Amino acid sequence: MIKVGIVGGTGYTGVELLRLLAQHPGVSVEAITSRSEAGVKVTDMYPNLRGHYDGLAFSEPDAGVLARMDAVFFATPHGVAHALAGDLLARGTRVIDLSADFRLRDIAEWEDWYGQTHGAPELLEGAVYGLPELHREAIKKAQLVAVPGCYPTAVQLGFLPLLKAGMIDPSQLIADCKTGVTGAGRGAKVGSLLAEASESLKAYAVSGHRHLPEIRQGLIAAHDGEVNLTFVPHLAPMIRGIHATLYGQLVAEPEADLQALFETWYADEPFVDVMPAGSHPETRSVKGNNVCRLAVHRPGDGNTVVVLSVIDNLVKGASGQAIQNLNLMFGLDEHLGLQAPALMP
Ligand SMILES: NC(=O)C1=CN([C@@H]2O[C@H](COP(=O)(O)OP(=O)(O)OC[C@H]3O[C@@H](n4cnc5c(N)ncnc54)[C@H](OP(=O)(O)O)[C@@H]3O)[C@@H](O)[C@H]2O)C=CC1
Ligand SMILES: CC(=O)N[C@@H](CCC(=O)OP(=O)(O)O)C(=O)O
Repeated sequence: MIKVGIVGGTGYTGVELLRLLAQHPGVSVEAITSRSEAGVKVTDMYPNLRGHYDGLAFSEPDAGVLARMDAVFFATPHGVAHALAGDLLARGTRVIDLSADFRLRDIAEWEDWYGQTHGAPELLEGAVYGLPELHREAIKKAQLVAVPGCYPTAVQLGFLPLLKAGMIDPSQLIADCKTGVTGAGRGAKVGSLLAEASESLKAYAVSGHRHLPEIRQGLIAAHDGEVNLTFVPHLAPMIRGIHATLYGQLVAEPEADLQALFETWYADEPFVDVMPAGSHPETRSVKGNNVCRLAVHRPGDGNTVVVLSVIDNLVKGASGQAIQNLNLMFGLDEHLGLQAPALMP
């Protein structure tokens, strides 16, 4: 059994890790932290987990306890993993960080977007960006994985086949994205109240969102050149889900069919589902599930390619992808803990 700890166990991604790991045959959750709920039994706070974690209680983060684990997930706000990861890695514990602490390679850019001093620049070189569809081999050898952000997962998976094949103009990319309210975390915020977020749809951070540099970094590396991306996130009245509508401009008449390009590109990917031509994937088709569903369209056979990409922000956009990374890091079957189909309706 692989012994794991979770720092930040009361938040939405923390409890989603617990839900998914309850079905993982090779992992035992031995430590889970919360400063505000220390001493509370996990099943008292989350009765859906009764029968799975009956002996487990939240405790204050303790480096000594966490270092006894084989792996520790950080499901915490930005900056927390910076403070604890170095010590754990030095003591042989692998770290899987769901926050953005190790996602950006450029320290100055990270500090600019996250408004804090980078707390562990010495660890960056060894950090692997945990998008298995791009970095599977590096993840297998990694001690420290930076799990991609939710929007960056949906957007990169949708654009990658077209950019890698040189089919679209990298200077004219648009990502129009919608997310559910769990993307904002469990902490109380006026914008997440039922009366504020339901029956309404609004864009936010149009002039700049912290996922922009992360998406740009991935796309630049993928096609080995600059990209110009307009990224507009929206808050949609749903609990989970990301829907990304991606627009690219063809540089020439494609020799191969776009549908075939996507199907070939993702043929061996266990968690990317290219839907049949003409499909319109729905966020509910991935609810609770680690899959990214994609559809590619070329309206009116014109110059614009439209890719539709849906994920569950808490699963392929966070905790499911984190477990996919754990499976790869420990040489396990990549599907373990991630096999249940989506909830529909
Ligand atoms: N929600 C989402 O859809 C996604 C989230 N992420 C990222 O995952 C991380 C967690 O997100 P989410 O679960 O939504 O967050 P939440 O706000 O729901 O939960 C945060 C958790 O971190 C703990 N925490 C807060 N501050 C500290 C601290 N200083 N030291 C130790 N623990 C702390 C909290 O417990 P307590 O305060 O009691 O200790 C709580 O359990 C964030 O970095 C987020 O950006 C990534 C992709 C998607
Ligand atoms: C609704 C809402 O606020 N969504 C969050 C989504 C980001 C997120 O979840 O965090 P990561 O950077 O760790 O992926 C936001 O826009 O900041």
